[in-house]
Amino acid sequence: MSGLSYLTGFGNEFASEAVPGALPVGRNSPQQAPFGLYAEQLSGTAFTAPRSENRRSWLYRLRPTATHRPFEPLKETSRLATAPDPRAELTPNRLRWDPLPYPKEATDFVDGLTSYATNGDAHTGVGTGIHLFCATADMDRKAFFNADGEMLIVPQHGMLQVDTEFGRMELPPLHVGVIPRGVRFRIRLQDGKARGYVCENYGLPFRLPDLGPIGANGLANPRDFETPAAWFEDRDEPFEIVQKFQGALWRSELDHSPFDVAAWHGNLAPYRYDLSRFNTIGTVSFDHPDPSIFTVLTSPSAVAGTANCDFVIFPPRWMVAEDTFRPPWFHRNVMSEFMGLIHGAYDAKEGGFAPGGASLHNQMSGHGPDRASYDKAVVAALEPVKIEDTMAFMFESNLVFRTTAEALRLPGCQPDYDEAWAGFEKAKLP
Ligand SMILES: O=C(O)Cc1cc(O)ccc1O
Ligand SMILES: [Fe+2]
Repeated sequence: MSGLSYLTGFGNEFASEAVPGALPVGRNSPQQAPFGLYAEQLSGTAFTAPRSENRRSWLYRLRPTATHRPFEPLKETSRLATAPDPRAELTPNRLRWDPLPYPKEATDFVDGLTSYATNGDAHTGVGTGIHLFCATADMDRKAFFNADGEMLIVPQHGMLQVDTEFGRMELPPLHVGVIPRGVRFRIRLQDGKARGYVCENYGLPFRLPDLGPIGANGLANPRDFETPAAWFEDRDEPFEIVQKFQGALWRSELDHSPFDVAAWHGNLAPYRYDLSRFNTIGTVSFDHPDPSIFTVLTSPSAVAGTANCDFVIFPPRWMVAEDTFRPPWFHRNVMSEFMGLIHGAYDAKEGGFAPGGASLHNQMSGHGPDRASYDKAVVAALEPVKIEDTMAFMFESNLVFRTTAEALRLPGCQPDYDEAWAGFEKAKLP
């Protein structure tokens, strides 16, 4: 499906109507909203959050969201974990996974989520859940929303069509999309199957990082973020609605589509971003800069400059540093690093880190280039080199990732990952 329209800019005060005249003018909640639509506010932050933080939208819909029967617990067939995860198996060991194989049975986006790690505590609004999805079936008369956090979706293979209360957006690999907490959505698979990664953010909503001395422009530029224009469907048919609430899945039924918003305005809405628009900045002298220069979005913690979660990418770029070991250096980090690969190869790993795979380097665990990458980089001619056809990314958090029991037992969990760093020769002192 193409021809969708988008509103541009990060966090703007948008206004959009799918039906001319559906959006009240000059007030949010007139005595009678146009056409008998129901006015409803969706608050993503406390009413009293400072203006710079405040996120809310007004939706004008065919029926109030409140019109539904009670939610009932959904049988826990899901492999979805939430922090604090009582079944988590915490390990200081470095971990790496092969890509997940597609399931043989029909599996939609929600049923196809497998949690790899969680951190923090969803009950107090801190931390994240890191999930991989592997889907082979569309959601049709089914909608999902996540009361526990916003969802940053990183498709790795196959185009997603994401229908939301606010409108429809396409999410091919190399785009990322964010669905705010509570927003109903359904995902259809334009290529019959799709897989990728999800960062479920329990904390403060993602925003653009400050640029400091970089200046007023650069990295992900605000104008390149796209929010779907209002769209709705008028379907009086049974719909299943599933929510994730404090770690558990609950379901209810509606006799109509929840995608019935004829107009909306506000600054809380889904958005997407094309990673190829990222203005990548790097050294033009020497040394490998800290990868924070590749931050696309950040969810701050209560400590300044210390993220609950940074979403960082490793895009195509020129390497020109002189007298420099150019790949990522050896490293121990107070922050914990969960990585994925959308396509191509990652410059710190010659083998074993495949597109669709994942790795975890938790707080203070030694990691860095594997032996083969190291051997190559220390003798490479330091001409300008373009790293091309690649897109790795990292979810970096100030909280240790607790791996799920399921992730540790996946057949693709590599038992020999430590071998990546075996056999480094001892330095020879004079
Ligand atoms: O591969 C990693 O572990 C991520 C990473 C990338 C980089 O460019 C510098 C440091 C670092 O930890
Ligand atoms: Fe690292």
